[in-house]
Amino acid sequence: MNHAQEPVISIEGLWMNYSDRMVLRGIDLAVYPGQIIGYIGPNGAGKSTTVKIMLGLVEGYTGTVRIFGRDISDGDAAYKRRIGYVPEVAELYDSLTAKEYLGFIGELYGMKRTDAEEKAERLMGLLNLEHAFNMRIASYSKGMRQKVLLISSMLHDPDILFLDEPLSGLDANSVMIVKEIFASLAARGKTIFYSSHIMDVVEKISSRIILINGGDIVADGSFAELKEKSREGSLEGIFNELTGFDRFRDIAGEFVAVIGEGDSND
Ligand SMILES: Nc1ncnc2c1ncn2[C@@H]1O[C@H](COP(=O)(O)OP(=O)(O)OP(=O)(O)O)[C@@H](O)[C@H]1O
Repeated sequence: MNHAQEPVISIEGLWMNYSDRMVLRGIDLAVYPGQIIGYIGPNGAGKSTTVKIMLGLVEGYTGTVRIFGRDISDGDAAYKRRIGYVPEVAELYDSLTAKEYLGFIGELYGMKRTDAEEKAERLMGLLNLEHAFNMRIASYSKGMRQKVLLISSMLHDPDILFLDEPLSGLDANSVMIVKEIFASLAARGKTIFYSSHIMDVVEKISSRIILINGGDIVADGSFAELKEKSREGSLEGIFNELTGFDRFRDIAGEFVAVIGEGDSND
């Protein structure tokens, strides 16, 4: 890790609660240019909440969040033009074509509409979607929508990309292209903050893995470093170990037993 540079993301003492439920309990984190952070944790651990706080979409937290060195609570939203976001579930404007949608998104990020459209068309072509550029998004398949989302997050050449299950719905060929795009962007100094439950992908693409559980960071390091401290050989195993989970067989057995309960009445 090159800590000679300033962090692009710096979080100090981040606490967040939703009514009486404490979701984040003092997260401290510094992320540096060129890192691909695999941000993982069990369902409900607070991953999306952390990301939404950094995006300025969730307020009411305590602690300090600095992006590009500036406290995001200072009221200056200029940093948002330098970040891109792929949410896990996104509302795309179905009635628009990709050309219209991506032109509009480009404008939101401060691009000239015609420049955004022209760039979007080339990027669509590279992801095998040239035929769909002028089609309404309503007619797109799941994977096609995901590709449009990915393009919309990167169109303005952001310095930080926040990605929530970005490979969702993509075929194996597209997955290879997109993973390679992330690696190339990181090599160019872009920072990628990647949340996913697909452990083998996180294991392979992340330069640094951060595991949160119960609102705290419980592991932080490269896959090799995490592996050294663990008895497990895979990230899936390390995840299970660090989240104290070893009951999958019992639970699956009980689940199947409950499903089969009605059978005796036949
Ligand atoms: N708007 C909200 N109002 C109340 N509680 C919320 C809200 N958003 C999230 N939570 C709660 O905060 C906790 C963390 O949610 P969050 O979405 O950050 O988890 P996550 O780690 O992203 O989970 P997943 O892996 O399932 O996507 C959960 O208990 C959730 O119920």
